[in-house]
Amino acid sequence: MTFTFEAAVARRKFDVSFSLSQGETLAVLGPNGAGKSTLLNLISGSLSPDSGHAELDGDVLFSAGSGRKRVWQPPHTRGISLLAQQALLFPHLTVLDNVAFGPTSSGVKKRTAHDAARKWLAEVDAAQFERRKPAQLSGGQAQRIAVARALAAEPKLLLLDEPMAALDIDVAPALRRTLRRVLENCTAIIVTHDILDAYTLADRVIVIDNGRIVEDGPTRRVFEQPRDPFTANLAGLNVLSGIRTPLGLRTADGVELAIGAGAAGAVGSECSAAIRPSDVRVSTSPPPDGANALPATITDLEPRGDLVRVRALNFAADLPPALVADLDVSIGTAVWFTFDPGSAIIYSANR
Ligand SMILES: Nc1ncnc2c1ncn2[C@@H]1O[C@H](COP(=O)(O)OP(=O)(O)OP(=O)(O)O)[C@@H](O)[C@H]1O
Repeated sequence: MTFTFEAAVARRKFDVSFSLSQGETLAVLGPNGAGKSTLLNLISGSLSPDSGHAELDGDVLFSAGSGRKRVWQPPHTRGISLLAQQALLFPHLTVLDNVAFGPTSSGVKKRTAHDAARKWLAEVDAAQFERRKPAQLSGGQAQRIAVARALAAEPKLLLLDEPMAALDIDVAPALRRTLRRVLENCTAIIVTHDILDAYTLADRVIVIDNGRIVEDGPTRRVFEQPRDPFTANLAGLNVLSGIRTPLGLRTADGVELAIGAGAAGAVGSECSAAIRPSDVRVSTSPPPDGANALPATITDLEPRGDLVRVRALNFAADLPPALVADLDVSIGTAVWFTFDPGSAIIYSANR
C-alpha cells in the first residue's frame, strides 16, 4: 500500500506533494494558516484541488489539471477515516452502535458489526462503555470511542486532526498511549501543534508553511537538525545558517563561528548549526577574545519554568532569573550571545 499526493489550490496558495509507505505515520506541523487543514480536506474529499493527483493503494482519489482525465472520488468510497478534534459521535446511538456504524453501513450484518465494534472498543480500553450514550461520556472517553469508530471502518489511511487538542491536559497522555499502540498497525497522517505527538506517534514529519513543505524527514532528524525557523522554535533550538568555513560557519552578517561537532558539507557550501538556549551565555559587553559572539538586541524576556528566556530576533538564551537581574538587561538592551564550539552541532543545509 502506498499513498501518493500532489495538489495545488491557488486561492489558498497551497502546493504540496509527498508520498507515504505502508504502515508509516506522518506528522504534519506548521504555523496557523499554513495549510494543514487544507491538506486533510483534500485527502478526505471535502475540498477539490485546482490541479493534482492522489492515489491510495492504486485507487485514484482525485485527478485534475491540464492533460489529466478528471477523476473525483466521493469521501465515503476513499477508504479513509478522519478523527477530528471533537469526537462527533451520533448522540442517539449507544457507544456500541456508534462504533459499529461504519461496518453496518458498508453492508456487514449487525451481529458481525457488533463483534468488530467490541474488538475495537477493547483495543482502545473502552469495552465497559458499550451501552452508554455519548452524553454519558467524558471528553477523553468520547475521543477513545471516536478512535474505535474510525478504526472499525478498517481504513487504508487514517487521518487525525489534532486529536488531543480538545482534551484536558491530564487525559491526553492516556489517549496518546492508546494511539501509539493502534497506529503501529496503521498508515496514518496526524496534524498536530504538539512536538510530543510528533515524537511519540510519528515516524516522519513534514512541516508546512505558506502552503509549501519546508521540512520533510525522519522525526528525530527534523527536530535535531531543523532547517526552518518554525521547526527550530518548536524543537526549542537556536538555528544559525551560513556558509561552511574550515572552523565552522560564517553567518550572512559575516560573523565567524567555531563549531566543534557534527558533519557538514564542503567548505563554501550552505550549512546550519543548532544550539540549545540553555548552552548560550549572555554578556552586556563584547567578550574579550571575540570568539563565537553574536551581537543582538533583546526583544523579549519570558519565564520558562525556573529559567528566563532572553530572546533576540532569531536567537535565545535560557538563564537563571538571578543572572538576568545581575546583568540588568531588559527589552532593547544590546547584548552578545556566546556559546562554546562543543555545544553546537553543524549540519549541511541540503541534508
Ligand atoms: N474556507 C476557506 N476559504 C478560503 N480560504 C481558506 C479557507 N480555509 C482556509 N483558507 C485559507 O487557506 C490557507 C490555509 O489554511 P488552513 O486552514 O489549511 O491552515 P492550517 O494550517 O490548518 O491552520 P490552523 O493551524 O490555524 O488550523 C490560509 O491562508 C487560510 O486563510
